[in-house]
Amino acid sequence: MGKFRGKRRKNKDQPEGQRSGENRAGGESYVATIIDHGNYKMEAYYAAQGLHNTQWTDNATLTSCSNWGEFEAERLRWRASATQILPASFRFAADIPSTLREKCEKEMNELLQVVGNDVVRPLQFLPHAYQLGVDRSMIRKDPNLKAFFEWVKLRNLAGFITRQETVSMVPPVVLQTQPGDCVLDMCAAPGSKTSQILERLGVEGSLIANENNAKRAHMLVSQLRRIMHMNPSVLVTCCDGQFFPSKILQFDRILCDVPCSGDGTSRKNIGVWKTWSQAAALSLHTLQLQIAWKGAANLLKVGGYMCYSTCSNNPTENEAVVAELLRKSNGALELVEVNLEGFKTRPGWTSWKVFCESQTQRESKNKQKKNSAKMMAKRREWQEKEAEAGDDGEIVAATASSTDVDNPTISDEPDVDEEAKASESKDDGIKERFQPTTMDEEYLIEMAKKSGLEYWPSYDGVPEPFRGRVRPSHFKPTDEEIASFHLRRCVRCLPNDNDTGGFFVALIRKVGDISVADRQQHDDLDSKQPENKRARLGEKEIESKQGPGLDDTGERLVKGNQVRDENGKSIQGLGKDDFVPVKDNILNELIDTFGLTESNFQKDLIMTRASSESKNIYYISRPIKNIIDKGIQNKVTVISSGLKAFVRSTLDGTSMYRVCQDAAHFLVPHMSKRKFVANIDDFEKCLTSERFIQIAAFSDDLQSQIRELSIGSFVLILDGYEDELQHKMVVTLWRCRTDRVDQLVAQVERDAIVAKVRSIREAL
Ligand SMILES: C[S@@+](CC[C@H](N)C(=O)[O-])C[C@H]1O[C@@H](n2cnc3c(N)ncnc32)[C@H](O)[C@@H]1O
Repeated sequence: MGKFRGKRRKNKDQPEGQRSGENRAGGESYVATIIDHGNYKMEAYYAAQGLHNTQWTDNATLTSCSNWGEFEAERLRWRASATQILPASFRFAADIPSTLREKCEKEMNELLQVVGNDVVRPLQFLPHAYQLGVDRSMIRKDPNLKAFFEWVKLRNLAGFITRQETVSMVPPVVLQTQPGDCVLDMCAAPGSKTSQILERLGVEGSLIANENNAKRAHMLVSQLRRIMHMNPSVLVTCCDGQFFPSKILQFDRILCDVPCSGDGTSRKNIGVWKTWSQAAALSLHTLQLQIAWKGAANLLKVGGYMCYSTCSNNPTENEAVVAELLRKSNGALELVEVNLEGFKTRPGWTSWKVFCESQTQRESKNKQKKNSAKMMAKRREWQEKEAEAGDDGEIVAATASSTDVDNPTISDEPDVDEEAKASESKDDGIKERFQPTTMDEEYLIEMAKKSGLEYWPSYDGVPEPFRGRVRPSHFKPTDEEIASFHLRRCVRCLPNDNDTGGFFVALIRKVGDISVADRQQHDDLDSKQPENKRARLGEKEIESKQGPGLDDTGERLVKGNQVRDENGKSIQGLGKDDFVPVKDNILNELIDTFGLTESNFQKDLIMTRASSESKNIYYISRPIKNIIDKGIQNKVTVISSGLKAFVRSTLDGTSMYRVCQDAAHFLVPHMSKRKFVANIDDFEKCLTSERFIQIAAFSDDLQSQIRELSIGSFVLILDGYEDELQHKMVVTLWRCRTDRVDQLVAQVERDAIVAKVRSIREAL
């Protein structure tokens, strides 16, 4: 990868190998200002926490830094890496045929040979995943990588590869979902980890992908569709993870990838260097703990695993949350060792320090008001310069690319409460760079204090005005707890260790039941809001903050009449639209039209939505149907499930159902009518960009079969469909009134099928 490194833009004031902001094409002033200035408070905070106290030796062993020189070199390595733009990475979908994948990998290696094969590094912890030595903008702009760029675009579109940040691939690997598992992804949008899990789950398993922001839940649905996993085993819900209903379902595996301050994303989201605040982390700790406790204590089966992860380096959001989970569980939860092959990770911390901004809420609000006009003007100026430089947002990562599954800038948008927002250090007032001169702990604490942070060694010393923001669970565990918690089993990923983003992951196993008393102690955490906060809220507000009331099983109702977006506006059509059985007359029409008469065709898996008047009909997998039957829809809002199977069509002036491409694979084995086998030439003819295809264009055999067909929907399957995974391709078509067919496959899916057909042709 060295070759490409050499091409990166150099910062004058840092030595070779430690250049911050290298390769940040465009947006120069914004990026350079931020990187050169850094964030005194954030850097002082992490130095005082001991983030730079260990280093890797030449033989890949982690040792303590024994002097200031080593400490400083480690700190600069971290700083240089955490400000450098992130290299691109991607993985092959786990559910594509291996012959196809091998062919694609060969293509990839050939295309990269022009620039030296060392530009691509396989990630050993996940087979068929790769990290490049270059970032996305460089792939796009370098003429030597033009062909590779086109290859990535096409393969991504076809669903063969998924662009995903390296560390984001870690939690699903750690979770080790088994086929057939019942899995919950508690905070799922935008869905990169959801899709990674889904690819391995198969149709025997079930996955509930939950997200509390309705808009983002919809984004999740489209991402799942985009990568075309076409798996009916997923149910997308929109609910606050803290209140996810636990009385109807228990899970084998839970992914708890919580909202966080996201300071580990500083390479993608450079704004972190400007807005970092400890108040945000302190506040998020409570939310993270509540979501994770709900998962581990109430939703996880005994013997099940929960993966807790954040893209933050902050112990407040990481080890402090994990430690509190273990503390409250009284031995029912334990940490499991995590091993990521070929990937450098550092152990979790057993000790950390609690800091908090010293400003009172009122002071910081006033300051924020004063600064906001100035800041807005500055930000606009930066943005204009970014636009002039022709940058597309990758640098500041302020905008989301609709085709990038992995988008932590949006995904990690923290749910920080007002108090924390007020304390955000939009401009923390310290203009100088953080440049420590010793690694002495007391000295580093003093530097952190100089940046506006207060420090308390224990909760006892926290003065009353701060007790709202600072809680006992923020503090490090006791010696006895350290011995029993094994917090070193948590995993920390630092940007300078594998040239990635910063990340934290912990695997928790539930080894026993958690007593009702222990469970309730935490379920009721809301009522333990600090007095000053409760006092500010009227009873009504407390009620609305705590969500709606309890249902007849004593569980909190999280299904509202309306789903609201983050601005509180209701989103039409959501919240009331349950999946319901299809009426008999419609079912009979479908069975009759498409010959769905096979004995193993399970009619009850065909469902519709209450509001759709059977216009759209879905195919739901058996495990998901079982979950629906248990009454999940009475408790949470279901955004989507299953695959669209039939749509009532008015083509050619008719009113009849047509088969949808999404669920075609699941219907084809049961169809005895309106289904034909096509050779590869005929099949490819259906994939042109033209909407209509003359029947005369097909081979004689197929022509006569189609001509005999009445107007309406039919499917073509590729010869070999039944026997070979690679040939498992189907297109949905419409026999028109005239002598032609109308192809009903959306462009993006058509492109994916074309790519697959071409790969078969090349192998012929
Ligand atoms: C770190 S991101 C998740 C990223 C996702 N796992 C992925 O890989 O694409 C956290 C997500 O949690 C959502 N969120 C915030 N508060 C939540 C809550 N109380 N319950 C459930 N989800 C929440 C955020 O909207 C955000 O989409």
